[in-house]
Amino acid sequence: MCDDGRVSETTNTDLDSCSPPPADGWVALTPAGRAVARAVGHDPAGTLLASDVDGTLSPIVADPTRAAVSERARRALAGLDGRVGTLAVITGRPVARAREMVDVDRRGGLDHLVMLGLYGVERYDVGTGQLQVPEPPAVMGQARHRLQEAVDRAVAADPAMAGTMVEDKGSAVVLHTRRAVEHDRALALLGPVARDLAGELGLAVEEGRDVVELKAWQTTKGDALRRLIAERMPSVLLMCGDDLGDLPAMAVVEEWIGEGRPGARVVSWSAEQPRVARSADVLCDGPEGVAAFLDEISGRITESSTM
Ligand SMILES: O=P(O)(O)OC[C@H]1O[C@H](O[C@H]2O[C@H](CO)[C@@H](O)[C@H](O)[C@H]2O)[C@H](O)[C@@H](O)[C@@H]1O
Repeated sequence: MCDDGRVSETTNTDLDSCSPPPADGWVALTPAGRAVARAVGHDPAGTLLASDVDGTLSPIVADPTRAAVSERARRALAGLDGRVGTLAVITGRPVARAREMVDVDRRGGLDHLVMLGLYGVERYDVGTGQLQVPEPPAVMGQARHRLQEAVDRAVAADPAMAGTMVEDKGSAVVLHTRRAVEHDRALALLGPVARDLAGELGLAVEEGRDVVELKAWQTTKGDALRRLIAERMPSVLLMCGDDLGDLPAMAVVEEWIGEGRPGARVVSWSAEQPRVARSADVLCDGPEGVAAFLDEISGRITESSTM
C-alpha cells in the first residue's frame, strides 16, 4: 500500500506505484482520507455524502439496461439513510432509471435519499416525492437519429462493430461500445463521429467507460454538488465515484479539503480509469469496496452515538 510519506494532503500523485486496494475492501491514501470516518462520526448531521451509481454502487455490465446497484451497496446506503444529514446519488442516468437501479420505490430504507440525475439536470427527493425533470430539447431527436445512423453504417461496413449501441436518455444520447465485438476499435472509430455530431448540434460531450455521451445541457456533477452544498451547508463532504464524469465533483471536494475542511474523494477503483484513481483520498475495490467503506462510516456513527 502507499507509504504515508509519499502522499500530499489532497493529492496522491504516486498511485501508479501503489497496489490496488485490498479485495472487496478499501484503503485511505491521504491524511484527509484517513481522518474522514472520524469526522463523520463527530458530526453525522453535518455530513453530506454523495455517490455516483454505475461502477461505484452498481457493478459494470455490458448491457446498461441490466445494471443494478449491488445488494451489499444498497444495504450500506440504507445504513446511512437518515443518519447522515444528506445522502445523495449524483448520476449520469436519468432519475427514472436511477430509481430502478437503486430500487427506491419498491423497497423502503432510502427515505431521505436525494437523487440527482443526468449530471444534476434532474432531481428526485425520495422523502417528499418531489420530481424535477425538464423536457428534452427537440435537437435530441436529431442527435439520436444521426448517431444511430452512424452506428448502423459502421456495423454494416465492419462486423467487428456489431454490438455497438445507442442509449437514449431523453436529454442525452450515448454511444455505447462495451458490447461491440472489438470495443476499443468501435470507440476509436465512432467516438470522433459522436464528438463531431455534438459540435455540430451544440451539445455537450461527456466521456466515460466505453461511452461517449452527447448532452443537451452543460451541467456537470461538480455543478450538481455545489448546488447541494449551498442548499445543505454541510461541515463534512464526501463524494464517491469511478469515472471521468465524477472528476468535476471530485474537484469540488479537493477544493473543500484544501480549505482545511474534513472530506474525502472516495474512488471505486477500476483499471479502466487510472486517472480517477489518482485523485483518491480513499481507494475502494469497486462497488464491493465502496460498500465496505460506507459500512465503516456507519460503524463510526454508531460508535460515536454510544460513547
Ligand atoms: O454517472 P454514472 O451513474 O456513473 O453513469 C455514467 C454512465 O453509466 C452507464 O454506463 C456505464 O455503465 C454501463 C453498465 O454497467 C457500462 O456498460 C458502460 O460501459 C459504463 O460506461 C450508462 O449507460 C451511461 O449512460 C452513463 O452515462
